[in-house]
Amino acid sequence: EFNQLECTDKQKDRMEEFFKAKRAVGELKQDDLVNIYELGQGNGGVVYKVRHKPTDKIMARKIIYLEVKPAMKNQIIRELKVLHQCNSPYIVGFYGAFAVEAQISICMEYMDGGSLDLILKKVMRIPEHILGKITVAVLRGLSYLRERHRIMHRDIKPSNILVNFQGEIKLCDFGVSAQLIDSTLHTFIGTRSYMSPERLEGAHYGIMSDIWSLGLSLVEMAVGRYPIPPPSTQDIDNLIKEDPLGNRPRPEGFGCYKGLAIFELMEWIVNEAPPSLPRSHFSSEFCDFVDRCLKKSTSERADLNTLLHHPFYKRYEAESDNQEVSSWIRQACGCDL
Ligand SMILES: CCOC(=O)c1ccc2n[nH]cc2c1
Repeated sequence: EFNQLECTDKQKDRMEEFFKAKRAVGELKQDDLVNIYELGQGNGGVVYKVRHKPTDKIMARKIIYLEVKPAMKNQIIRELKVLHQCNSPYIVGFYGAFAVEAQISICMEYMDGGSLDLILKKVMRIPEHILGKITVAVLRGLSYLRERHRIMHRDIKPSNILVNFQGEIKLCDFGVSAQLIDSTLHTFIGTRSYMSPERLEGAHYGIMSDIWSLGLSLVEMAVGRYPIPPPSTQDIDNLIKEDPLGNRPRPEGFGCYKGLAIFELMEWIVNEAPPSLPRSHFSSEFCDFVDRCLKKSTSERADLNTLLHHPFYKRYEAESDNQEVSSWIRQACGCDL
């Protein structure tokens, strides 16, 4: 049986390529980087596409602005060095981190397909067979972080799942630095939450909270809008009927659901029934998979190992080539030239 922590030869080659590029870059310095344009905002920072002048290498640079004492800043930089050991086909590559004044820079592998929230804005919905490949990558990324580094992700959501035109799917922005987590806890800004009920209630939480976030993210990407409050069957039919293939570009304003305020959303997640997928439009394995992720009680929720044996995961884990995802990403970005 394919162990979820093993890599194919192709994946090993691609990781070796990255290590070679990383050795060529060496120690990162602020003056060696030039901003090309902004890629996105999220998780307490702004992400830029940058060029490393000495090697001409394109990278993604996340800049976090932190007014912290020098001792804490040094601790964050020290803790971020663990990212040098986070090497997996399902985790975005890390070139290095440095601090200049109140700015912490985290330089990562550039993923030319961008994050899944941006892809979702372009297309109506993400088809089930692509969501299957995304599920395989996320579960393998979570397994890697847990088995090799004994950490959970803490922030699974579409904007932290990145894709590239080679068809690779990788996680970014996981909580590797405890000090960075503490220093940015108060800075939450956002209109939606992927946090599990137990985490919103302030109870102890762990990897099972990542499983909830995965389930919620899958429902959002399958239906095409943040699924709380749950869309009615009528909503779903309208979403899917009017665009069965899910390829028509999203009309302006649609899907930026003018729904509940963030606090009402959090209350809904804690007090109301979890969202689910309609069996009328999705396979029963997919519906069952998200139902097991979205159990409100952690004792009923499926854990990582259970999900690695779920028929929905098994259906996609065997396919090792990225060709299918690669062509779908290209057409989604409108550049299947
Ligand atoms: C808004 C959050 O986006 C990121 O954190 C991020 C990280 C690495 C990346 N490589 N290519 C694109 C990236 C984006």
